[in-house]
Amino acid sequence: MVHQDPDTHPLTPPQTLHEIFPPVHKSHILNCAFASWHTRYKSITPEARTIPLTPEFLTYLREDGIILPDDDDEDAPLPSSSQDSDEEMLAPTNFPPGAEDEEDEEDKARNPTRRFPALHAQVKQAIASLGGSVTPKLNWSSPTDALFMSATHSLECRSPAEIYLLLKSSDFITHDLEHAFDDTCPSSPLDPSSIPYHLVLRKYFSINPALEFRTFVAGRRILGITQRDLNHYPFLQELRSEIRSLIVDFFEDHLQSFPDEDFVFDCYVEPTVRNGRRRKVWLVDINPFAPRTDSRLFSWGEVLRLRTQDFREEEEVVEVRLVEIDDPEAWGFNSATYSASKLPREVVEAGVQGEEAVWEFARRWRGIMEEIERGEGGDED
Ligand SMILES: Nc1ncnc2c1ncn2[C@@H]1O[C@H](COP(=O)(O)OP(=O)(O)OP(=O)(O)O)[C@@H](O)[C@H]1O
Ligand SMILES: [Mg+2]
Repeated sequence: MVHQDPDTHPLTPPQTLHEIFPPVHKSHILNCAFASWHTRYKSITPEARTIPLTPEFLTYLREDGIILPDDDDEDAPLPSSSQDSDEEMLAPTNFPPGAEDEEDEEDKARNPTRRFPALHAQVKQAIASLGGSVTPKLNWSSPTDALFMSATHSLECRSPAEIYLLLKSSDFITHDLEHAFDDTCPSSPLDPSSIPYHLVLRKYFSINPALEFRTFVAGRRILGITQRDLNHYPFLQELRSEIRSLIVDFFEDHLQSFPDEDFVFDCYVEPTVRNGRRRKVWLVDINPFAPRTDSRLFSWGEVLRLRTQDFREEEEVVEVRLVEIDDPEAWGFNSATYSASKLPREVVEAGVQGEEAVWEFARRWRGIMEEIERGEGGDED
C-alpha cells in the first residue's frame, strides 16, 4: 500500500449522499410525474384528473404575489369578441384613448382567470366531476407545506381559488417548477423547459394517516416498507404481517412493470375489511429513488446498504418499520415539520401572561439547557 502524505496528497473528501446514490436520470424524474404513471395505474389509484397546464397558468404560478379570483368574478361571463363589439357600440366615447385597454389590463390583473379562462373552466369542471371536493398537486408534489394558508388546515379544496392559493403559497410546488432536474445526471439532453406540467386533482377522502406506507424498491425488489406518518399507532403492531403481505402482493401484481428498476412508492391500505375479503391497497404516489424523497423511518444509508446486499429470496423477510412506543418520533416532535412558525405552548402562554412570564420562561429554559449540557437532563419535575 502506498503511503500518502496528507499534506501533499489531500485525502478524498467524504462522499456526499448524491455521490453514493445510483445516478438519477431525468427520464426517471419524468416517469415519476403523476400524469406519466397515472394512465397505466388508473385502476389502482383513487379517482383523479390530470389537467395539462398552459404557459399562461405556469406564468401565473411563478409570479410573486397572490391574486385570486373572487367568487363574483368567477361566475362573471368571460369576454367574447361579440360582447366586446356590443359594448363598443354602447359605450361613451373612449377618452383618453387607450383607457379601455388599461381597464382590460387591470381587470386581467384583478381576476387572473381572465388570462386562462379555458383552464379555469376545466378546473371547475374537474372539481364538480370529483364530487365537489379535491386535493391538488403538481407533477411530483402536494402543497403540504402551505397548510397554514388553508382555512380548514387541510388540503381539501372546493373551489379553484382555494387550489390556486395552496399552489402559489407552496415551496414544494416551486421546487417542482424550478428544480425538477436538480441533481440529475448531466448527460441527458432533456431541458427543464420541455417538462409537461399537469395539475393533478384527486377526489378528496378522509385518509387514516396510520395506514399510509412508503416502500423502497431497487432492482425490482422491495427493500423495506415504512410508515409515512411519524406517530405511534398501537394497533399497527398486530397488522404488521398483514401489511407486509398486502404490500408485497400489491407490488408483484401491479408495479413490477414500472419503467425504472429503482423507485419509491406510496400506498394506502384501506382501514375497513369488506365482507371478509382482503383489504384493498391503493397507489397514492411514485417517487424518485433519490435523496429528494424522504426516507421516513429508514435512513437513506440503510436503504442503500439493503440495495447492495446479497439477496436470497427464500430467506428474506421484508421489514415493515413502524414507529414504536419508545421511539423519539412517538413523542410528537415531528408535528412541527412544516410549521416553523409554531411556538411551544409554554411560550404562547407566557406571552399571553405578559413580559414577566416570558422572562421567567426564558430563565427556566436556560436552566434546562444547562442541565442537559452537564448531562443531568432528566424528568425529575
Ligand atoms: N385523495 C386524497 N384525499 C385526501 N388526502 C389525500 C389524498 N391523496 C393523498 N392525500 C394526502 O396527501 C398527502 C400528500 O400526498 P402525496 O404523497 O401525493 O404528496 P407528495 O408531495 O408527493 O408527498 P412526498 O413529498 O412525501 O412524496 C398524503 O400523504 C395523504 O395524506
Ligand atoms: Mg410524493
